[in-house]
Amino acid sequence: MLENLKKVVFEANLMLPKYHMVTFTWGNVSGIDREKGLMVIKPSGVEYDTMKAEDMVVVDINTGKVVEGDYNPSSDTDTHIKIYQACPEIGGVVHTHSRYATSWAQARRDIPALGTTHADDFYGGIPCTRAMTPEEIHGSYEAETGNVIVETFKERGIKMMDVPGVIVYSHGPFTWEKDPIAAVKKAVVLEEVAFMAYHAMTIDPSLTPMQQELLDKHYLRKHGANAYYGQKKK
Ligand SMILES: O=C(CO)[C@@H](O)[C@@H](O)COP(=O)(O)O
Repeated sequence: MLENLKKVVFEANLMLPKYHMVTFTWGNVSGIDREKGLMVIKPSGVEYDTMKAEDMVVVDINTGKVVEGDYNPSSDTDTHIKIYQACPEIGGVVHTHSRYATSWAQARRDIPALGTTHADDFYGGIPCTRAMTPEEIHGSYEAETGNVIVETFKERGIKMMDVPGVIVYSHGPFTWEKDPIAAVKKAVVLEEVAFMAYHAMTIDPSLTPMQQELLDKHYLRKHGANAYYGQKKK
């Protein structure tokens, strides 16, 4: 079942070590088939260099139950499900513990939009969630992590496809996009902008977010009806 999506999710997962986004097995990628209501996700704790496409696990996004696969799904499965349920345009979700993004998560700070590298992919600062309550942590922790992510975007009035990533308080980054490969690319960009923001704020701790006009120009030349960056299909 879903053999093609399994291959795509497998390839997307292999991009995490390729782009130095993970140490050991500290990350996972999923993809969704919305017509079937099924998600394909990395198996929990399985090493990238021995993992095969057929090891990917198929999960029903309505029940959270495994419907195919020999392994347990990623421990973050319920967080991925909450993200998919919040935004129908999302086709792939990624979680990593990449160093600079996780450093911002551990500092419990939003990553401010400081330059055009950030603005090309994220239409504003990357929010850090609130701390989870002890009840949320002791309860359905992974699902509550997803709920806290979705709540952060709702409360701040940010569209999830405009800022396709978040920093979870004292935890790490999640990113999403229209498909799993694009979601991994967002994880790589998020790590780069986390690195750059850390260094820019080390040079000048009083830095404020970039000019709105420059943020608009760079984001909107790559996204939306008036985008002109790159090549048009002939
Ligand atoms: O957040 C963590 C660990 O703190 C997990 O996402 C990470 O280890 C990956 O777990 P899985 O191997 O996907 O179950």
